[in-house]
Amino acid sequence: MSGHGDPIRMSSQKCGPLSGVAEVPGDKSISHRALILGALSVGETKITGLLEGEDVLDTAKAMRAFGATVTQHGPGEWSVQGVGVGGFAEPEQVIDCGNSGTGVRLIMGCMATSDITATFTGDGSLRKRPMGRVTDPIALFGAKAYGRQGGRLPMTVVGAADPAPVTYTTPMASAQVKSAVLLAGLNAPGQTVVIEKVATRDHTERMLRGFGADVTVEDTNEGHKITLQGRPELVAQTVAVPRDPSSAAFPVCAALIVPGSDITVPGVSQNPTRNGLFITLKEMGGDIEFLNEREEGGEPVADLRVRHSALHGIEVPEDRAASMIDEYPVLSVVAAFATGKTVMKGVHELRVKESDRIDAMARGLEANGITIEEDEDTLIVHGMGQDGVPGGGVAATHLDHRIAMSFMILGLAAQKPVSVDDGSPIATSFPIFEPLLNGLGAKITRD
Ligand SMILES: O=C(O)C1=C[C@@H](OP(=O)(O)O)[C@@H](O)[C@H](O)C1
Ligand SMILES: C=C(OP(=O)(O)O)C(=O)O
Repeated sequence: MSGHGDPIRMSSQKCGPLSGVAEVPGDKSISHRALILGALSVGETKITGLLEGEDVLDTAKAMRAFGATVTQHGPGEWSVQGVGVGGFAEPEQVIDCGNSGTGVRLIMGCMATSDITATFTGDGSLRKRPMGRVTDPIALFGAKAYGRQGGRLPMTVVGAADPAPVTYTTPMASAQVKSAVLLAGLNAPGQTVVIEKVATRDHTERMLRGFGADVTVEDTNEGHKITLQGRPELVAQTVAVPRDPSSAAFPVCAALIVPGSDITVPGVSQNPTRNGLFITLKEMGGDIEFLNEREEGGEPVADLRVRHSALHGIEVPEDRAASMIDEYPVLSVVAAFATGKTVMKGVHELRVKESDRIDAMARGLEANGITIEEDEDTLIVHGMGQDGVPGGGVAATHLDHRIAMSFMILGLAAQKPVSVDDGSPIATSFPIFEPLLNGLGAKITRD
């Protein structure tokens, strides 16, 4: 979808203690990959717990456009009849990835080594985001890309008819770039190697192995090195998508800042490439217990019991950034209720997400009476303590779901209500955000 319809103004206000069980939807990263790897496999992949957010639904549509049969059977229950590695058909229409960087970048990767041409676009946010980070490495396979100035969408990718395998060191910490290269490598003969200086979320590697590819991972002097043997036959799988830790972040943070709260968030991934926020919140004094640790859908998971806590600011280590990159907006909200300052360094990647998240959080926090400092790579929030956050402001969300949800959490414990100009993008990743939070006792309304 390249539009979100009319903006939805939303507000939240101080509420009583949150309690109950917060069952957050399926993981967005794994949902995209389940559909894509299902489409690249032979046979029928069955998926349960798929996130039915707009981002993932756009990827489902795209996989149909490339020739896979994608069917919904019930809530979260989907099947994909794949076309096999190298079996993609040329889409007849423009592929619209809506708001989703993950969708467009992974799909560009997996069509780049087929002898087909596809044109991609997205909404007003996605059309501003840089695609050169994917078109540079796919050019090494022999693909060509023609986009707008600055490597922006809309963009046409002409896949390589005779792809060569590639060794590529990612210039930025990005699982999307790593994944695009690995997916392109599937249809190149020989070994494709990706080296990343900092390990990013590893769902592509784990799932490629699960679908039968030969993938090895090693830590070398050059960095974290992933080697894929090209032209495997991927075999359809059954995928149970675990719950999304990036969505769990919202009820967890709400419970920490709303006095008297005590909630449980079951089945949250503890994958070490995704759990940086929970480690950070514990360091700030957050009362989070990890119960019933187990494995679900190939991911380590735990049930989180979270109680309201007195928090103090910390300096978040830079090397943790990749493992919590989508969680900095809501962390900066929690930091406002802590004592002392919270320093978030090494976060320049936030500037090229659905919005410039450093700027969007900084402006919205200031509008709610919170003091911040920022530079290109840093956000510092000066904590005002449990009862000191004024609120009363309106934050601009810039088509960014995480900015919208973060400010709705802020209002639950601020002195005055907090509003956002447009909450409609929340449907991209967490369509049940409002009923889920309100079911715990939150007060989030549409104006
Ligand atoms: O690979 C993925 O599924 C994702 C990777 C991250 O993006 P980058 O690769 O740009 O860091 C993250 O922000 C995004 O929400 C999902
Ligand atoms: C950055 C995000 O997603 P994407 O890059 O897929 O748009 C996100 O969900 O926070």
